[in-house]
This record gives sequence, structure tokens and C-alpha cells, in this order.
Amino acid sequence: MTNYPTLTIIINQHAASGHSKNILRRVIKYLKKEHVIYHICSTPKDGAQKLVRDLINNQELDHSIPVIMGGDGTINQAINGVKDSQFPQTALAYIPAGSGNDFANGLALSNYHEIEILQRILTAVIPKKINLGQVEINQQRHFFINNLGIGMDADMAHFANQSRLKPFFNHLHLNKLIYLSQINKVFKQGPFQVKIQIGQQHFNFEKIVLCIIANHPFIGSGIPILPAASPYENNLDLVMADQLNIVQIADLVHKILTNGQHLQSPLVHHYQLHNFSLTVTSNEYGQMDGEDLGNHKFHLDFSTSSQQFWL
Ligand SMILES: Nc1ncnc2c1ncn2[C@@H]1O[C@H](COP(=O)(O)OP(=O)(O)OP(=O)(O)O)[C@@H](O)[C@H]1O
Repeated sequence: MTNYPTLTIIINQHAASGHSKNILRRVIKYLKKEHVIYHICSTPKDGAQKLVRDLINNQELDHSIPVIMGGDGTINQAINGVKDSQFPQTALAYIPAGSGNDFANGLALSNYHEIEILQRILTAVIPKKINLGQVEINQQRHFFINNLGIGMDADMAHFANQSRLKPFFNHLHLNKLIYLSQINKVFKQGPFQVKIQIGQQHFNFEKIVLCIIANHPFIGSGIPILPAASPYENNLDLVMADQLNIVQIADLVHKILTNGQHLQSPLVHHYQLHNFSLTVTSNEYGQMDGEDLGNHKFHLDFSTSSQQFWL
């Protein structure tokens, strides 16, 4: 017998086009070598949310640590399952196994091999508190780990998901190229109006093309769009960009990728906030942790929450 905790591994075997199964194989090999007791549950087609909620509500975890293995979509669903459950304080562990893994970038887990992450989980003494975004959409509460975006990033995600080229790029493991291939459609979308309310104060922005509310610095598989954002701080970063010409876009992209000076541009608006409302008055695409929110007007009430992690 070892002193290690028992693990319940909740794996999305389809994450990263099935590559998550290779990570699971290496994890199991290590657990067997160390005589750790573990159980495996695979996520169903509709994801991890109901599975995690039911495991908690039916007390099937039986004091084991739930270890989520998958990408950003899977960890988002797992957290929403915890929050929906009768024990919303339940701590999770996470081994990134997706294609993008931006949440893992935000937690600096991407610097570690999966077996190092596993060793940290097995030897952690107390769970750490990680900040989450919380948003109310049509009186329904959702939690996000990465970001919620309206405008260019959501347009790009929407058109990429619709594209007939997507399976082709996925097959070649060139997932990021699908986004670049959609850039001409994204530029055809016009600017939109955003209204922000912070307490009693109201702010209007007339010609916004990009609006992102983020919990950590990274979007799009490691692009540090909000270098000051931290998942350990109890706030959210809001960044908006005004309508830009191609030269201004090139300049901002260069600054994002080199020195983080893009936030100083007069065309970029940046705030760190705790509680605020955001209204978009025209029909626009939205995304939350990569999930398409559709094309419509938005009224969103943001606040923060937290999730305990064995890290
Ligand atoms: N058994 C399954 N069969 C088909 N799809 C599944 C199954 N389990 C989960 N999924 C789907 O996988 C998607 C989530 O994938 P996830 O985000 O974890 O991986 P990824 O897309 O490779 O990584 P990332 O989001 O980090 O780029 C969800 O939409 C979920 O519905």
C-alpha cells in the first residue's frame, strides 16, 4: 500500500484528435508502477458536465481525487459540473490533454511533463484556489476558465468551426491554420457598440471590433493578449480594441508577440474589474472558452468565483 490518494480519472478520449489517449497510457503506466489505486471514466459525447455533477451528487468519488484529462472544453465542463452539484467546493485536479490547453498555459502547467503534473497532484498537501469568470446570460449562470469574447476572436472561432477545411487541418495536426484561413471573413465584420456599467458609472464605446473578458493572459493556444491577468487574482481583465486598419493591426500583433506594449495603444482599452455589466447592441458572434455562443445582441453580468485545484 502507498500513502497516495486514490484517483478518479475523467478523460475525454477525443481531445486533441485522440492524442489524449496516449497521455492516459503514460499516466496509467506510472500509476501502476507506484501502486496508486485509480478508476477511469470516459466523458460521453456531450462532455464532462453531467458526468462530474452525477459522480459528486451520487458520492461515487468516495474520497478519491477527480482528475480531469482533456482540453479547455473538458475542464470548463467539469468545473460547471462541480458548481451545479450539491458539493460545489469539491476540488479537482487537471492534466492537460487537449489541442490548445490555454488554461494550462494560464496556470503555467504547460512547462511540465504530464508525469510531473501527476506527481504534484499525488503529493499536494492542500488544494489551491483558482479564480474563475462568472457570467449571467439570460438569467443562466455560467463559469469560464479562459475568456469570453465578442467580435473578432468569436468570428474566427465561428467561421473556423463552420469551415469544410476543418477536418483536413485537424487530420494534419495543423489546427491553428484553420483560423488563419478564415481571416478574410473576419475582416468583413463591421465595428459594434459596447456599453459598460461599473457600479453607477456608464461608459460607451462606439466602434469596437474585439472585446475579450479574460481570467489569465492567453488566448489562441498561448498568445499573451493580457499579460497582467492572473488566475490567482480575484478579478477579470477586460480588453477592447477600436476599429483598426491593416497597418494598425500589424503593429498591435507585433507588440502582443514581442513586448506587451499593445495595452498602451490609444486604440486599446484595458480594465481590471470585479463586477460589471456589458451590453452589445447589435447582432455579433460570441464565444466562451471556445464554445460558440451564437450571433445576437448580448447583455452580460460579470463577476468572479473560484475553484479549488490539486496542483
Ligand atoms: N465521448 C466523446 N465523443 C465525442 N465527443 C466528445 C466525447 N467526450 C467529449 N467530447 C467533446 O469534446 C469537446 C471538448 O474537447 P476539448 O476542448 O477537451 O479538447 P480539444 O478541443 O482538443 O482541446 P482545446 O479546447 O484545449 O483546444 C466537447 O465539445 C465534448 O462534447
